[in-house]
Amino acid sequence: MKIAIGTTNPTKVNAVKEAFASLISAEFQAVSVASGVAEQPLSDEETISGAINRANAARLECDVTIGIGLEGGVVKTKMGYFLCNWGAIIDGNNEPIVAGGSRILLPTELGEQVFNGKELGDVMDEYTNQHNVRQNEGAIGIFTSGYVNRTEMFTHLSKLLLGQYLFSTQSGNEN
Ligand SMILES: O=P(O)(O)OP(=O)(O)OP(=O)(O)OC[C@H]1O[C@@H](n2cnc3c(O)ncnc32)[C@H](O)[C@@H]1O
Ligand SMILES: [Mg+2]
Repeated sequence: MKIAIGTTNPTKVNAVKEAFASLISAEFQAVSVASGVAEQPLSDEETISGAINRANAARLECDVTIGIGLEGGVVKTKMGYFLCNWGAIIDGNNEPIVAGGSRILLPTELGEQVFNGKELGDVMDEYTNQHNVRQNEGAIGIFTSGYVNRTEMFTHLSKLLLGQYLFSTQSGNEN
């Protein structure tokens, strides 16, 4: 099976590879594609669209059977600002399969900066005095004391996608 991944961010690419490794053997191509939404999505709907667009674009660009897109966003709720993560898997024949990843509350001042126009990746670099948090442990890694890093979070999300995809392609379960 050939899989196209719509990003070159190593946390996402490694996550997809790891999720597939435990289930089936596959070849991977990672390509940088447009998400078709803002660099910093600010709602679940926008983040889901980004994931679906990435999956579609990667599949078409690599001319393979399956495309996967993963997208991070921030949502504002009555409880405060939550990190959100969404993923999509697309095979061109069926409706995209979409699944959500972990959500954790961000410190209010960081969420406010994001809703005032900054990207969370940049906000996290300033907050931690580190470089490229987004391609390393991620905000989720920082705020869980490294207990759950961004790769691990996306691996779980990728397993949700792959598992549902395999279920849907078993005879009788097609959508
Ligand atoms: O190269 P791509 O695939 O675009 O990877 P990215 O790190 O930019 O990730 P997203 O576009 O999916 O995320 C949208 C924005 O939210 C930021 N972001 C999302 N989750 C994050 C996390 O856990 N840690 C740091 N930044 C995060 C990210 O850096 C972007 O600014
Ligand atoms: Mg991005």
